[in-house]
Amino acid sequence: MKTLELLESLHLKQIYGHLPECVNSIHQDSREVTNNSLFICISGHKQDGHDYYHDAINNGANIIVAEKQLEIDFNKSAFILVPDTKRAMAQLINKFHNYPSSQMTLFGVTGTNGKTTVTTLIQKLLQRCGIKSALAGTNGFQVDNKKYYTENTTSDVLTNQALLALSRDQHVRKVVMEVSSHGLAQGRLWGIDYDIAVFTNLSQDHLDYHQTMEAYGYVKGLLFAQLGNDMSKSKYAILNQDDPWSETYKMATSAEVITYGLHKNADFRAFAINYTINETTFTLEYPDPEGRVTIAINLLGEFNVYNTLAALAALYADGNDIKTMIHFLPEISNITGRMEKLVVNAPITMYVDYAHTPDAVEKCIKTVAPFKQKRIILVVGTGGERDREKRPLMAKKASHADVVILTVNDPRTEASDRIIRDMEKGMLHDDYLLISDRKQAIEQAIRISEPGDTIIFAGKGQENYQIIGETKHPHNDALIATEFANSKFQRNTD
Ligand SMILES: CC(=O)N[C@H]1[C@@H](OP(=O)(O)OP(=O)(O)OC[C@H]2O[C@@H](n3ccc(=O)[nH]c3=O)[C@H](O)[C@@H]2O)O[C@H](CO)[C@@H](O)[C@@H]1O[C@H](C)C(=O)N[C@@H](C)C(=O)N[C@H](CCC(=O)O)C(=O)O
Ligand SMILES: Nc1ncnc2c1ncn2[C@@H]1O[C@H](COP(=O)(O)OP(=O)(O)OP(=O)(O)O)[C@@H](O)[C@H]1O
Repeated sequence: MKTLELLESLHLKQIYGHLPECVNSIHQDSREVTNNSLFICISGHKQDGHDYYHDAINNGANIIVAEKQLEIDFNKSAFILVPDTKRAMAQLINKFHNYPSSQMTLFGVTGTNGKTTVTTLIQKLLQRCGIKSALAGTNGFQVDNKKYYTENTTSDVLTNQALLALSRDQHVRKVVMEVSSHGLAQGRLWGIDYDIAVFTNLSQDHLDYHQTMEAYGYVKGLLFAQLGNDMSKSKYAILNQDDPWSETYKMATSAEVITYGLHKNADFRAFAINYTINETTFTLEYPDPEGRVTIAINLLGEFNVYNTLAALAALYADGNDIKTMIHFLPEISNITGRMEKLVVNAPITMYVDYAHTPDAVEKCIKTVAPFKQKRIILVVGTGGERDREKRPLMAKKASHADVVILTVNDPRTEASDRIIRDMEKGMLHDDYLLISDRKQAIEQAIRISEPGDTIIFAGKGQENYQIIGETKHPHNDALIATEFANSKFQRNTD
Protein backbone atom coordinates (compact mmCIF):
# COMPACT_ATOMS: atom_id res chain seq x y z
CA MET A 1 0.00 0.00 0.00
CA LYS A 2 1.16 3.56 -0.68
CA THR A 3 2.73 4.92 2.50
CA LEU A 4 1.07 8.33 2.33
CA GLU A 5 -2.34 6.74 1.87
CA LEU A 6 -1.72 4.43 4.86
CA LEU A 7 -0.61 7.30 7.07
CA GLU A 8 -3.84 9.23 6.39
CA SER A 9 -5.30 7.00 9.12
CA LEU A 10 -3.11 8.69 11.77
CA HIS A 11 -3.79 12.28 12.75
CA LEU A 12 -1.42 12.93 15.64
CA LYS A 13 1.99 12.04 14.27
CA GLN A 14 5.46 13.48 13.73
CA ILE A 15 7.37 12.08 10.78
CA TYR A 16 11.18 12.04 10.69
CA GLY A 17 13.41 10.90 7.83
CA HIS A 18 12.48 9.81 4.34
CA LEU A 19 9.33 7.70 3.93
CA PRO A 20 9.46 4.80 1.46
CA GLU A 21 6.86 4.91 -1.27
CA CYS A 22 5.08 1.71 -0.24
CA VAL A 23 4.58 -0.47 2.84
CA ASN A 24 4.43 -4.22 2.22
CA SER A 25 3.45 -5.37 5.71
CA ILE A 26 2.93 -4.22 9.31
CA HIS A 27 4.47 -5.97 12.36
CA GLN A 28 4.62 -5.67 16.12
CA ASP A 29 7.12 -8.51 16.58
CA SER A 30 10.67 -7.78 15.40
CA ARG A 31 11.19 -11.50 14.76
CA GLU A 32 8.46 -11.51 12.11
CA VAL A 33 9.57 -8.41 10.25
CA THR A 34 10.23 -8.69 6.51
CA ASN A 35 11.55 -6.28 3.87
CA ASN A 36 9.92 -2.87 3.30
CA SER A 37 7.72 -3.16 6.32
CA LEU A 38 6.48 -0.97 9.13
CA PHE A 39 7.34 -2.00 12.72
CA ILE A 40 5.27 -0.71 15.63
CA CYS A 41 6.80 -0.67 19.12
CA ILE A 42 4.33 -1.94 21.74
CA SER A 43 4.99 -1.85 25.50
CA GLY A 44 3.79 -5.24 26.67
CA HIS A 45 3.33 -7.03 29.98
CA LYS A 46 6.73 -8.67 29.87
CA GLN A 47 8.77 -6.76 27.35
CA ASP A 48 8.92 -3.45 25.54
CA GLY A 49 8.86 -3.49 21.75
CA HIS A 50 10.80 -0.19 21.84
CA ASP A 51 13.83 -2.33 22.82
CA TYR A 52 13.63 -4.24 19.54
CA TYR A 53 13.56 -1.56 16.85
CA HIS A 54 17.20 -2.27 15.91
CA ASP A 55 16.31 -5.93 15.29
CA ALA A 56 13.31 -4.81 13.24
CA ILE A 57 15.47 -2.53 11.07
CA ASN A 58 18.04 -5.30 10.62
CA ASN A 59 15.24 -7.60 9.48
CA GLY A 60 14.04 -5.13 6.84
CA ALA A 61 11.68 -2.60 8.46
CA ASN A 62 12.02 0.85 6.92
CA ILE A 63 9.42 2.66 9.03
CA ILE A 64 9.45 2.53 12.84
CA VAL A 65 6.38 3.76 14.75
CA ALA A 66 6.97 4.46 18.44
CA GLU A 67 5.54 6.45 21.32
CA LYS A 68 8.91 7.72 22.54
CA GLN A 69 11.90 9.27 20.77
CA LEU A 70 14.33 6.68 19.41
CA GLU A 71 17.77 7.13 17.94
CA ILE A 72 17.34 6.01 14.37
CA ASP A 73 19.70 6.15 11.41
CA PHE A 74 17.43 7.80 8.83
CA ASN A 75 19.47 6.23 6.03
CA LYS A 76 18.00 2.93 7.11
CA SER A 77 14.51 3.78 8.32
CA ALA A 78 11.98 6.57 8.72
CA PHE A 79 10.59 7.25 12.18
CA ILE A 80 7.04 8.20 13.20
CA LEU A 81 6.28 9.42 16.71
CA VAL A 82 2.68 8.90 17.91
CA PRO A 83 1.06 9.37 21.34
CA ASP A 84 -0.19 5.75 21.63
CA THR A 85 1.24 2.94 19.53
CA LYS A 86 -1.54 0.44 20.33
CA ARG A 87 -4.17 2.80 18.96
CA ALA A 88 -1.97 3.68 16.00
CA MET A 89 -1.55 -0.03 15.28
CA ALA A 90 -5.34 -0.54 15.13
CA GLN A 91 -5.79 2.48 12.84
CA LEU A 92 -2.97 1.48 10.50
CA ILE A 93 -3.85 -2.19 10.13
CA ASN A 94 -7.54 -1.44 9.51
CA LYS A 95 -6.60 1.00 6.76
CA PHE A 96 -3.97 -1.43 5.40
CA HIS A 97 -6.61 -4.15 4.93
CA ASN A 98 -9.35 -1.69 3.89
CA TYR A 99 -11.61 -2.19 6.94
CA PRO A 100 -12.61 -5.82 6.37
CA SER A 101 -15.03 -6.16 9.28
CA SER A 102 -17.36 -3.50 7.84
CA GLN A 103 -17.73 -5.65 4.70
CA MET A 104 -19.07 -8.75 6.51
CA THR A 105 -21.47 -9.55 9.35
CA LEU A 106 -19.53 -9.92 12.59
CA PHE A 107 -20.72 -11.87 15.63
CA GLY A 108 -18.79 -11.44 18.91
CA VAL A 109 -19.49 -13.78 21.82
CA THR A 110 -18.22 -12.98 25.31
CA GLY A 111 -18.72 -14.42 28.81
CA THR A 112 -16.83 -16.60 31.28
CA ASN A 113 -18.10 -19.92 29.93
CA GLY A 114 -19.79 -21.01 26.73
CA LYS A 115 -17.99 -18.87 24.15
CA THR A 116 -16.60 -21.79 22.13
CA THR A 117 -19.89 -23.66 22.30
CA VAL A 118 -22.05 -20.71 21.23
CA THR A 119 -19.72 -19.57 18.43
CA THR A 120 -19.45 -23.13 17.12
CA LEU A 121 -23.22 -23.57 17.17
CA ILE A 122 -23.76 -20.31 15.27
CA GLN A 123 -21.13 -21.15 12.69
CA LYS A 124 -22.26 -24.74 12.18
CA LEU A 125 -25.87 -23.65 11.70
CA LEU A 126 -24.85 -20.95 9.20
CA GLN A 127 -22.78 -23.54 7.34
CA ARG A 128 -25.74 -25.95 7.22
CA CYS A 129 -27.72 -23.16 5.54
CA GLY A 130 -25.01 -22.80 2.92
CA ILE A 131 -23.78 -19.45 4.24
CA LYS A 132 -20.01 -19.13 3.99
CA SER A 133 -18.70 -18.25 7.44
CA ALA A 134 -15.53 -18.20 9.54
CA LEU A 135 -14.96 -19.08 13.19
CA ALA A 136 -12.35 -17.60 15.53
CA GLY A 137 -11.56 -18.65 19.08
CA THR A 138 -9.86 -21.13 21.39
CA ASN A 139 -9.54 -23.64 18.55
CA GLY A 140 -7.90 -21.21 16.14
CA PHE A 141 -9.32 -19.53 13.04
CA GLN A 142 -11.33 -21.61 10.65
CA VAL A 143 -12.52 -20.74 7.15
CA ASP A 144 -14.25 -23.57 5.34
CA ASN A 145 -12.24 -26.64 6.30
CA LYS A 146 -8.94 -24.82 6.64
CA LYS A 147 -7.68 -24.08 10.15
CA TYR A 148 -5.12 -21.45 11.09
CA TYR A 149 -3.36 -21.76 14.44
CA THR A 150 -3.75 -18.70 16.68
CA GLU A 151 -1.91 -18.10 19.94
CA ASN A 152 -4.85 -16.63 21.85
CA THR A 153 -8.61 -17.17 22.10
CA THR A 154 -8.91 -13.56 20.95
CA SER A 155 -5.99 -12.75 18.67
CA ASP A 156 -3.97 -9.56 18.59
CA VAL A 157 -5.07 -6.64 16.40
CA LEU A 158 -2.73 -7.50 13.51
CA THR A 159 -3.73 -11.18 13.35
CA ASN A 160 -7.42 -10.35 13.65
CA GLN A 161 -7.37 -7.90 10.77
CA ALA A 162 -5.25 -10.19 8.59
CA LEU A 163 -7.64 -13.10 9.13
CA LEU A 164 -10.68 -10.91 8.57
CA ALA A 165 -9.15 -9.66 5.32
CA LEU A 166 -8.43 -13.24 4.28
CA SER A 167 -12.04 -14.19 5.03
CA ARG A 168 -13.41 -11.27 3.05
CA ASP A 169 -11.14 -12.11 0.12
CA GLN A 170 -12.46 -15.68 0.20
CA HIS A 171 -16.05 -14.35 0.01
CA VAL A 172 -16.95 -15.21 3.61
CA ARG A 173 -20.16 -13.44 4.55
CA LYS A 174 -20.22 -13.91 8.33
CA VAL A 175 -17.49 -14.20 10.93
CA VAL A 176 -18.21 -15.58 14.40
CA MET A 177 -15.63 -14.70 17.05
CA GLU A 178 -14.97 -15.54 20.69
CA VAL A 179 -14.18 -12.37 22.59
CA SER A 180 -12.09 -12.80 25.73
CA SER A 181 -11.84 -10.29 28.54
CA HIS A 182 -8.06 -10.10 27.97
CA GLY A 183 -8.73 -9.26 24.33
CA LEU A 184 -11.11 -6.46 25.32
CA ALA A 185 -8.82 -5.10 28.03
CA GLN A 186 -5.84 -5.01 25.66
CA GLY A 187 -7.69 -3.43 22.73
CA ARG A 188 -7.16 -6.47 20.49
CA LEU A 189 -10.63 -5.83 19.01
CA TRP A 190 -10.23 -2.17 18.22
CA GLY A 191 -11.49 -1.56 14.72
CA ILE A 192 -13.72 -4.62 14.55
CA ASP A 193 -17.19 -3.45 13.65
CA TYR A 194 -19.39 -6.02 15.39
CA ASP A 195 -23.02 -6.33 14.33
CA ILE A 196 -24.20 -8.82 16.94
CA ALA A 197 -22.67 -9.07 20.42
CA VAL A 198 -23.62 -12.00 22.65
CA PHE A 199 -23.20 -12.37 26.42
CA THR A 200 -23.21 -15.88 27.90
CA ASN A 201 -22.57 -15.47 31.67
CA LEU A 202 -20.12 -14.10 34.19
CA SER A 203 -18.57 -16.00 37.09
CA GLN A 204 -15.21 -16.04 38.81
CA ASP A 205 -12.16 -16.43 36.59
CA HIS A 206 -9.05 -14.52 35.56
CA LEU A 207 -8.82 -12.47 38.77
CA ASP A 208 -5.03 -12.76 38.54
CA TYR A 209 -5.43 -10.36 35.61
CA HIS A 210 -8.52 -8.26 36.40
CA GLN A 211 -8.13 -8.23 40.22
CA THR A 212 -11.85 -7.79 41.02
CA MET A 213 -15.12 -9.17 39.64
CA GLU A 214 -16.27 -5.58 39.08
CA ALA A 215 -13.27 -4.87 36.84
CA TYR A 216 -13.75 -8.20 35.04
CA GLY A 217 -17.48 -7.54 34.47
CA TYR A 218 -16.84 -3.97 33.35
CA VAL A 219 -14.31 -5.10 30.74
CA LYS A 220 -16.80 -7.57 29.23
CA GLY A 221 -19.20 -4.64 28.88
CA LEU A 222 -16.82 -2.95 26.44
CA LEU A 223 -18.00 -5.32 23.71
CA PHE A 224 -21.55 -3.99 24.06
CA ALA A 225 -20.45 -0.35 24.25
CA GLN A 226 -18.31 -0.89 21.16
CA LEU A 227 -21.39 -1.76 19.09
CA GLY A 228 -21.49 2.03 18.65
CA ASN A 229 -24.22 4.61 18.51
CA ASP A 230 -25.11 4.68 14.83
CA MET A 231 -28.82 3.88 14.56
CA SER A 232 -28.66 3.64 10.77
CA LYS A 233 -26.89 0.28 11.26
CA SER A 234 -28.79 -2.72 12.62
CA LYS A 235 -26.87 -3.81 15.71
CA TYR A 236 -27.95 -6.22 18.41
CA ALA A 237 -26.96 -7.15 21.95
CA ILE A 238 -27.99 -10.70 22.87
CA LEU A 239 -28.18 -10.90 26.66
CA ASN A 240 -28.68 -13.70 29.17
CA GLN A 241 -31.74 -12.55 31.12
CA ASP A 242 -30.88 -14.84 34.03
CA ASP A 243 -27.45 -13.28 34.64
CA PRO A 244 -27.52 -10.04 36.65
CA TRP A 245 -24.64 -8.55 34.62
CA SER A 246 -27.01 -8.26 31.64
CA GLU A 247 -28.60 -5.18 33.25
CA THR A 248 -25.21 -3.45 33.17
CA TYR A 249 -24.61 -4.40 29.55
CA LYS A 250 -28.08 -3.17 28.60
CA MET A 251 -26.99 0.22 29.90
CA ALA A 252 -23.72 0.03 27.98
CA THR A 253 -25.34 -0.26 24.56
CA SER A 254 -27.77 1.65 22.40
CA ALA A 255 -28.19 -1.43 20.18
CA GLU A 256 -31.44 -3.37 20.13
CA VAL A 257 -31.50 -5.91 22.96
CA ILE A 258 -32.73 -9.49 22.53
CA THR A 259 -32.84 -11.55 25.72
CA TYR A 260 -32.75 -15.29 26.37
CA GLY A 261 -33.14 -17.38 29.49
CA LEU A 262 -35.09 -19.96 31.43
CA HIS A 263 -36.59 -18.10 34.33
CA LYS A 264 -37.97 -14.75 33.29
CA ASN A 265 -39.88 -13.31 30.37
CA ALA A 266 -37.01 -13.64 27.96
CA ASP A 267 -37.50 -13.20 24.19
CA PHE A 268 -35.99 -16.66 23.63
CA ARG A 269 -37.12 -18.86 26.50
CA ALA A 270 -36.74 -22.58 27.20
CA PHE A 271 -38.97 -24.54 29.55
CA ALA A 272 -40.17 -28.12 30.13
CA ILE A 273 -36.58 -29.29 29.89
CA ASN A 274 -35.85 -33.00 29.98
CA TYR A 275 -32.32 -34.34 30.46
CA THR A 276 -31.31 -37.79 29.25
CA ILE A 277 -27.95 -39.46 28.71
CA ASN A 278 -28.05 -38.90 24.95
CA GLU A 279 -30.04 -35.73 24.42
CA THR A 280 -31.77 -32.75 25.98
CA THR A 281 -35.28 -31.76 24.98
CA PHE A 282 -37.09 -28.52 25.74
CA THR A 283 -39.86 -26.27 24.55
CA LEU A 284 -38.69 -23.06 22.94
CA GLU A 285 -40.68 -19.85 22.81
CA TYR A 286 -39.45 -17.08 20.55
CA PRO A 287 -40.83 -13.84 19.09
CA ASP A 288 -43.04 -15.14 16.29
CA PRO A 289 -46.82 -15.75 16.13
CA GLU A 290 -45.97 -19.45 15.72
CA GLY A 291 -42.94 -19.27 17.97
CA ARG A 292 -43.43 -22.29 20.22
CA VAL A 293 -41.73 -25.55 19.38
CA THR A 294 -40.23 -28.60 21.10
CA ILE A 295 -36.57 -29.16 20.34
CA ALA A 296 -34.16 -32.05 20.88
CA ILE A 297 -30.42 -31.31 20.99
CA ASN A 298 -27.52 -33.70 21.28
CA LEU A 299 -25.76 -31.40 23.74
CA LEU A 300 -26.11 -32.28 27.41
CA GLY A 301 -27.04 -30.23 30.43
CA GLU A 302 -28.81 -27.02 31.34
CA PHE A 303 -25.83 -24.88 30.36
CA ASN A 304 -26.15 -26.16 26.82
CA VAL A 305 -29.80 -25.12 26.76
CA TYR A 306 -28.54 -21.60 27.55
CA ASN A 307 -25.88 -21.90 24.84
CA THR A 308 -28.45 -23.05 22.28
CA LEU A 309 -30.79 -20.17 23.17
CA ALA A 310 -27.92 -17.69 22.82
CA ALA A 311 -26.99 -19.08 19.40
CA LEU A 312 -30.60 -19.07 18.14
CA ALA A 313 -31.22 -15.52 19.39
CA ALA A 314 -28.05 -14.33 17.64
CA LEU A 315 -29.07 -16.04 14.40
CA TYR A 316 -32.55 -14.51 14.69
CA ALA A 317 -31.00 -11.05 15.10
CA ASP A 318 -29.01 -11.75 11.93
CA GLY A 319 -32.28 -12.30 10.07
CA ASN A 320 -32.12 -16.08 9.68
CA ASP A 321 -35.23 -18.22 9.68
CA ILE A 322 -35.45 -19.84 13.11
CA LYS A 323 -37.52 -22.78 11.85
CA THR A 324 -34.69 -23.66 9.45
CA MET A 325 -32.11 -23.36 12.23
CA ILE A 326 -34.15 -25.60 14.50
CA HIS A 327 -34.43 -28.12 11.68
CA PHE A 328 -30.61 -28.37 11.51
CA LEU A 329 -29.97 -28.43 15.29
CA PRO A 330 -30.24 -32.23 15.69
CA GLU A 331 -27.51 -32.64 13.06
CA ILE A 332 -25.00 -31.05 15.43
CA SER A 333 -23.61 -34.02 17.33
CA ASN A 334 -21.51 -32.40 20.02
CA ILE A 335 -18.85 -29.80 20.55
CA THR A 336 -15.48 -31.52 20.83
CA GLY A 337 -14.20 -31.64 24.41
CA ARG A 338 -17.36 -30.17 25.93
CA MET A 339 -19.27 -32.89 27.86
CA GLU A 340 -18.09 -35.23 25.13
CA LYS A 341 -19.08 -38.81 25.83
CA LEU A 342 -16.25 -41.24 25.18
CA VAL A 343 -16.97 -44.39 23.24
CA VAL A 344 -15.61 -47.29 25.29
CA ASN A 345 -16.13 -50.98 25.57
CA ALA A 346 -16.74 -50.78 29.32
CA PRO A 347 -19.67 -50.72 31.80
CA ILE A 348 -18.84 -47.18 32.90
CA THR A 349 -19.70 -43.82 31.33
CA MET A 350 -16.94 -41.29 30.73
CA TYR A 351 -16.99 -37.65 29.65
CA VAL A 352 -14.25 -35.24 28.73
CA ASP A 353 -15.09 -31.64 29.56
CA TYR A 354 -13.34 -28.28 29.38
CA ALA A 355 -14.63 -27.03 32.75
CA HIS A 356 -11.89 -24.82 34.16
CA THR A 357 -13.92 -22.40 36.27
CA PRO A 358 -15.82 -23.13 39.52
CA ASP A 359 -19.13 -22.46 37.79
CA ALA A 360 -18.34 -24.83 34.94
CA VAL A 361 -17.28 -27.57 37.38
CA GLU A 362 -20.62 -27.25 39.17
CA LYS A 363 -22.48 -27.30 35.86
CA CYS A 364 -20.77 -30.42 34.52
CA ILE A 365 -21.56 -32.42 37.68
CA LYS A 366 -25.15 -31.15 37.57
CA THR A 367 -25.36 -32.25 33.94
CA VAL A 368 -24.84 -35.96 34.64
CA ALA A 369 -26.77 -36.04 37.94
CA PRO A 370 -30.22 -36.67 36.36
CA PHE A 371 -29.10 -39.89 34.62
CA LYS A 372 -26.18 -41.22 36.68
CA GLN A 373 -26.52 -44.83 37.78
CA LYS A 374 -23.97 -45.04 40.57
CA ARG A 375 -21.17 -42.74 41.68
CA ILE A 376 -19.83 -39.64 39.96
CA ILE A 377 -16.04 -39.63 39.93
CA LEU A 378 -14.53 -36.29 38.98
CA VAL A 379 -10.94 -35.72 37.88
CA VAL A 380 -10.39 -31.97 38.02
CA GLY A 381 -7.42 -29.63 37.77
CA THR A 382 -6.43 -25.99 37.55
CA GLY A 383 -3.52 -24.35 35.76
CA GLY A 384 -0.24 -23.04 37.10
CA GLU A 385 0.64 -19.32 37.01
CA ARG A 386 -3.03 -18.37 36.75
CA ASP A 387 -5.77 -17.17 39.16
CA ARG A 388 -4.75 -18.75 42.48
CA GLU A 389 -7.93 -17.62 44.22
CA LYS A 390 -10.12 -19.88 42.13
CA ARG A 391 -8.31 -23.10 43.11
CA PRO A 392 -10.15 -23.81 46.41
CA LEU A 393 -13.41 -22.67 44.78
CA MET A 394 -12.94 -25.30 42.08
CA ALA A 395 -12.52 -27.99 44.74
CA LYS A 396 -15.52 -26.70 46.66
CA LYS A 397 -17.72 -27.17 43.60
CA ALA A 398 -15.99 -30.47 42.80
CA SER A 399 -17.15 -31.73 46.21
CA HIS A 400 -20.59 -32.28 44.67
CA ALA A 401 -19.07 -35.39 43.06
CA ASP A 402 -18.94 -38.60 45.11
CA VAL A 403 -15.23 -39.11 44.55
CA VAL A 404 -12.79 -36.39 43.50
CA ILE A 405 -9.27 -36.65 42.13
CA LEU A 406 -7.48 -33.31 42.28
CA THR A 407 -4.81 -32.88 39.63
CA VAL A 408 -3.36 -30.16 37.39
CA ASN A 409 -4.25 -28.86 33.92
CA ASP A 410 -1.15 -27.02 32.70
CA PRO A 411 1.32 -26.61 35.57
CA ARG A 412 3.53 -24.29 33.49
CA THR A 413 6.48 -23.27 35.67
CA GLU A 414 4.58 -23.63 38.97
CA ALA A 415 5.05 -26.64 41.28
CA SER A 416 2.16 -29.07 40.74
CA ASP A 417 2.07 -29.90 44.44
CA ARG A 418 1.38 -26.30 45.35
CA ILE A 419 -1.49 -26.16 42.82
CA ILE A 420 -3.26 -29.23 44.17
CA ARG A 421 -2.64 -28.24 47.81
CA ASP A 422 -4.28 -24.87 47.04
CA MET A 423 -7.26 -26.71 45.58
CA GLU A 424 -7.45 -29.14 48.49
CA LYS A 425 -8.28 -26.27 50.89
CA GLY A 426 -11.74 -26.06 49.32
CA MET A 427 -12.72 -29.75 49.61
CA LEU A 428 -15.93 -30.31 51.54
CA HIS A 429 -15.65 -34.09 52.00
CA ASP A 430 -12.87 -36.63 52.50
CA ASP A 431 -13.42 -38.86 49.51
CA TYR A 432 -10.65 -37.44 47.40
CA LEU A 433 -7.11 -38.13 46.16
CA LEU A 434 -4.30 -35.79 45.20
CA ILE A 435 -2.46 -36.95 42.07
CA SER A 436 -0.43 -34.27 40.39
CA ASP A 437 0.45 -36.33 37.28
CA ARG A 438 -2.65 -35.88 35.10
CA LYS A 439 -2.22 -39.16 33.21
CA GLN A 440 -1.94 -41.07 36.48
CA ALA A 441 -4.99 -39.23 37.86
CA ILE A 442 -7.05 -40.29 34.84
CA GLU A 443 -5.90 -43.90 35.12
CA GLN A 444 -6.54 -44.00 38.85
CA ALA A 445 -10.12 -42.78 38.35
CA ILE A 446 -10.73 -45.66 35.95
CA ARG A 447 -8.92 -48.13 38.21
CA ILE A 448 -11.25 -47.36 41.16
CA SER A 449 -14.39 -47.20 39.03
CA GLU A 450 -17.07 -49.88 39.22
CA PRO A 451 -19.76 -50.81 36.70
CA GLY A 452 -22.43 -48.09 36.61
CA ASP A 453 -20.07 -45.27 37.62
CA THR A 454 -19.76 -42.03 35.68
CA ILE A 455 -16.36 -40.37 35.33
CA ILE A 456 -15.80 -36.78 34.22
CA PHE A 457 -12.34 -35.60 33.22
CA ALA A 458 -12.55 -31.83 33.57
CA GLY A 459 -10.20 -29.04 32.63
CA LYS A 460 -8.44 -29.93 29.38
CA GLY A 461 -11.29 -30.70 27.00
CA GLN A 462 -10.03 -31.50 23.52
CA GLU A 463 -6.55 -30.06 24.07
CA ASN A 464 -3.81 -32.38 22.87
CA TYR A 465 -0.98 -31.01 24.99
CA GLN A 466 -0.04 -30.17 28.55
CA ILE A 467 2.21 -27.18 29.24
CA ILE A 468 4.91 -28.28 31.69
CA GLY A 469 7.57 -25.67 32.29
CA GLU A 470 7.52 -23.73 29.04
CA THR A 471 7.11 -26.77 26.82
CA LYS A 472 3.97 -28.29 25.35
CA HIS A 473 4.02 -32.06 25.91
CA PRO A 474 1.64 -34.37 24.04
CA HIS A 475 -1.36 -35.17 26.24
CA ASN A 476 -4.96 -36.06 25.45
CA ASP A 477 -7.48 -36.87 28.19
CA ALA A 478 -9.80 -38.73 25.82
CA LEU A 479 -7.08 -40.92 24.38
CA ILE A 480 -5.60 -41.85 27.76
CA ALA A 481 -9.01 -42.60 29.26
CA THR A 482 -10.29 -44.65 26.31
CA GLU A 483 -7.17 -46.79 26.07
CA PHE A 484 -6.99 -47.41 29.80
CA ALA A 485 -10.71 -48.18 30.23
CA ASN A 486 -10.74 -50.53 27.25
CA SER A 487 -7.74 -52.43 28.59
CA LYS A 488 -8.99 -52.55 32.22
CA PHE A 489 -12.40 -53.88 31.35
CA GLN A 490 -11.02 -56.13 28.64
CA ARG A 491 -8.74 -57.72 31.28
CA ASN A 492 -11.70 -58.11 33.62
CA THR A 493 -13.70 -60.03 31.05
CA ASP A 494 -10.77 -62.25 29.91
C1 LIG B 1 -0.64 -11.29 29.51
C2 LIG B 1 -1.11 -11.21 28.11
O1 LIG B 1 -2.29 -11.25 27.86
N1 LIG B 1 -0.15 -11.11 27.15
C3 LIG B 1 -0.53 -10.92 25.76
C4 LIG B 1 0.24 -9.73 25.20
O2 LIG B 1 1.61 -10.03 25.25
P1 LIG B 1 2.63 -9.18 26.08
O3 LIG B 1 2.07 -7.84 26.40
O4 LIG B 1 3.04 -10.01 27.23
O5 LIG B 1 3.85 -9.08 25.05
P2 LIG B 1 5.40 -9.00 25.45
O6 LIG B 1 5.98 -10.36 25.40
O7 LIG B 1 5.55 -8.19 26.68
O8 LIG B 1 6.00 -8.20 24.19
C5 LIG B 1 5.77 -6.79 23.98
C6 LIG B 1 6.04 -6.44 22.56
O9 LIG B 1 7.41 -6.71 22.26
C7 LIG B 1 7.50 -7.38 21.03
N2 LIG B 1 8.75 -8.15 20.94
C8 LIG B 1 9.08 -9.03 21.91
C9 LIG B 1 10.24 -9.80 21.77
C10 LIG B 1 11.05 -9.65 20.63
O10 LIG B 1 12.09 -10.29 20.43
N3 LIG B 1 10.66 -8.74 19.70
C11 LIG B 1 9.54 -7.99 19.81
O11 LIG B 1 9.24 -7.21 18.93
C12 LIG B 1 6.25 -8.25 21.02
O12 LIG B 1 5.92 -8.68 19.73
C13 LIG B 1 5.22 -7.29 21.58
O13 LIG B 1 4.69 -6.47 20.56
O14 LIG B 1 -0.12 -9.53 23.85
C14 LIG B 1 0.15 -10.68 23.00
C15 LIG B 1 -0.32 -10.29 21.59
O15 LIG B 1 -1.63 -9.83 21.63
C16 LIG B 1 -0.62 -11.89 23.50
O16 LIG B 1 -0.32 -13.02 22.69
C17 LIG B 1 -0.23 -12.18 24.95
O17 LIG B 1 -1.02 -13.25 25.41
C18 LIG B 1 -0.35 -14.23 26.22
C19 LIG B 1 0.37 -15.24 25.31
C20 LIG B 1 -1.37 -14.96 27.10
O18 LIG B 1 -1.12 -16.03 27.58
N4 LIG B 1 -2.54 -14.36 27.34
C21 LIG B 1 -3.65 -14.99 28.07
C22 LIG B 1 -3.70 -14.53 29.52
C23 LIG B 1 -4.93 -14.54 27.34
O19 LIG B 1 -4.95 -13.51 26.68
N5 LIG B 1 -5.99 -15.36 27.40
C24 LIG B 1 -7.24 -15.08 26.74
C25 LIG B 1 -8.28 -16.21 26.94
C26 LIG B 1 -8.69 -16.35 28.34
C27 LIG B 1 -9.79 -17.42 28.45
O20 LIG B 1 -10.94 -17.15 28.05
O21 LIG B 1 -9.49 -18.51 28.98
C28 LIG B 1 -7.07 -15.11 25.23
O22 LIG B 1 -7.76 -14.34 24.55
O23 LIG B 1 -6.27 -15.94 24.76
N1 LIG C 1 -23.34 -21.51 29.32
C1 LIG C 1 -22.50 -22.10 30.16
N2 LIG C 1 -22.60 -21.86 31.50
C2 LIG C 1 -21.75 -22.44 32.37
N3 LIG C 1 -20.79 -23.31 32.02
C3 LIG C 1 -20.65 -23.58 30.72
C4 LIG C 1 -21.48 -22.99 29.72
N4 LIG C 1 -21.11 -23.45 28.52
C5 LIG C 1 -20.06 -24.26 28.72
N5 LIG C 1 -19.79 -24.36 30.04
C6 LIG C 1 -18.70 -25.12 30.68
O1 LIG C 1 -17.51 -24.45 30.34
C7 LIG C 1 -16.63 -25.32 29.63
C8 LIG C 1 -15.97 -24.58 28.50
O2 LIG C 1 -16.96 -24.30 27.51
P1 LIG C 1 -16.61 -23.39 26.29
O3 LIG C 1 -15.32 -23.83 25.71
O4 LIG C 1 -17.78 -23.30 25.39
O5 LIG C 1 -16.37 -22.00 27.04
P2 LIG C 1 -15.38 -20.82 26.70
O6 LIG C 1 -16.02 -19.59 27.22
O7 LIG C 1 -15.09 -20.83 25.25
O8 LIG C 1 -14.06 -21.14 27.48
P3 LIG C 1 -12.56 -20.77 27.00
O9 LIG C 1 -12.54 -19.46 26.34
O10 LIG C 1 -11.78 -20.77 28.25
O11 LIG C 1 -12.22 -21.83 26.02
C9 LIG C 1 -17.50 -26.47 29.15
O12 LIG C 1 -16.74 -27.63 29.00
C10 LIG C 1 -18.54 -26.57 30.24
O13 LIG C 1 -18.04 -27.28 31.35
